[in-house]
Amino acid sequence: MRITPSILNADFANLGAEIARIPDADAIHVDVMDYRFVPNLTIGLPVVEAIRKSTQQMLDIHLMIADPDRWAPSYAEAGAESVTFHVEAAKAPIRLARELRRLGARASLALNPATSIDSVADALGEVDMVLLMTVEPGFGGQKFLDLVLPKIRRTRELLGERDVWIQVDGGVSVETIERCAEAGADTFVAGSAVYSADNPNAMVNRLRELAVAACAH
Ligand SMILES: O=C(CO)[C@H](O)[C@H](O)COP(=O)(O)O
Repeated sequence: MRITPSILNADFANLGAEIARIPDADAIHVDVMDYRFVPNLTIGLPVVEAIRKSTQQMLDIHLMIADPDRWAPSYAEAGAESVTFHVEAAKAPIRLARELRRLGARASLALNPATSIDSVADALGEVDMVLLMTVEPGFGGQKFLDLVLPKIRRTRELLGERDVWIQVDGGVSVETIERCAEAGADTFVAGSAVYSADNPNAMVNRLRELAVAACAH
């Protein structure tokens, strides 16, 4: 069970210090948005390069951008250990996944809530992680969409014994993480739940404990 906090709700003026507040995170999840694929704009490659220099922690880049075929490889070249792109935006998802792996990164495919996992079954052998959006992409602080739970179960079924992580992203909190873990998710993005906590690192550990306990049932 991995907790990968999103820095979307962190203080962007003090990113290095904000990341240092969550030493027990399994990775730092960075939401890259471009005003085209989603109606929001966050940070891009220069900031990710700066983050790379400021931390040894695993960087888990989530590209919510148009034309990931063109831009995603640069994030792998910048030293990100994991690069996620959206299947709704990619022109050649399998070719892109192979290119990311060739560059030494884990390749990951993201799906919006309405996109079926069966529609990307052919690509599952080419990726290291599937990110299932549990809100519409674009903004932190939204309500978790329970309607995605059956898709988490179906993804686990399709993956079988393959060592591919299932990450859920959006509205993950102490109220919702157990449902996700029971359905088969093993990697959890939490933005507002972590950065609105008095002690973000304690929240990381609490979320992980809840996920582990939910799976032990
Ligand atoms: O990808 C995202 C939005 O598109 C964010 O990672 C996600 O929403 C996390 O924030 P929160 O935990 O506050 O929902």
